[in-house]
Amino acid sequence: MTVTPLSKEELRFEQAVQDLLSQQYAVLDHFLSAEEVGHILQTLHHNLHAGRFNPAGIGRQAGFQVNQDIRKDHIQWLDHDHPPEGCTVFFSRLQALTDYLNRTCFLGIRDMEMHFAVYQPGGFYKRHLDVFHQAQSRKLSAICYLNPGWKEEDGGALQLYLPQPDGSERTETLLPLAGRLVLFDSQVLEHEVQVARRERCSITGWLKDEPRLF
Ligand SMILES: O=C(O)CCC(=O)C(=O)O
Ligand SMILES: [Fe+2]
Repeated sequence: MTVTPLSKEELRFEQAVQDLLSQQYAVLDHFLSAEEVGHILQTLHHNLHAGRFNPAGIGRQAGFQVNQDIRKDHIQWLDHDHPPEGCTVFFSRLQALTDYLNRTCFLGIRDMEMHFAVYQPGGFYKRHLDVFHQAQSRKLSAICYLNPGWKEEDGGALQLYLPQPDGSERTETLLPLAGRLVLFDSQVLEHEVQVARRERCSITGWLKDEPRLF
C-alpha cells in the first residue's frame, strides 16, 4: 500500500485538528498573506465608506437587539457563494480546511456564515458564548484578522476562557494579527474582545452543521 504524504497545507490543517481536539481552539498564523489581507481590507474599507455596515446586534430574529454596552462593532454579512472582491482566496482556503475537518473529525460542517467586522477605537465585545438558543448549529467560530502591524498596546485582543478539567479556568490572549485565523468550539468557549485602541478589522463567522434554509 502506498501512503501519500500530507501536503504542506494538510500538515497545517492536521495541526489545527490536533489543537482543536486537545484544547478546543486552534491558531493558524499566516492563513492569509500580507498581500491577500491588503486586498480584502480595500474591499472592507470601500464597503464601510459606502455605508454597507450596520451596528452588530446580539440574539437572532425576534430576539435581535443592538446593545452597545455589550458589543460595539459594525458588520457586513458576506455571501460566500459570491465573495466580494479579494475574498475568494479566503473562502476557498476556509472551505479546504472545512473539508479536511469533515474528513478527519466527522464534524458534519455543511454551511458557513461570515461577516466583515470593524471595531472603531473604543470598540469591544464583552464576554459571551456564540451560540444562542436559536443557533445551536454553530459548531466552530472562525475569525481571520486583517490588521497589519498590530501591537499589544493597540488592545483589541481576543481573550478565550478555557474551562479546565479541575473546574478552574485558564485564559488565553490572542492579538488580532494580520492573516491569523483563530478557530474555537462555539458551543463551549466563552470569549471577549478587549477594548481596541485603533480600528480593528476581521472576517468573522461560523462553521455550521445545518444548511441554510434560504
Ligand atoms: O473578533 C474577535 O476576536 C471575536 C469576535 C466575536 O466574538 C464575535 O463576533 O462573536
Ligand atoms: Fe463571539
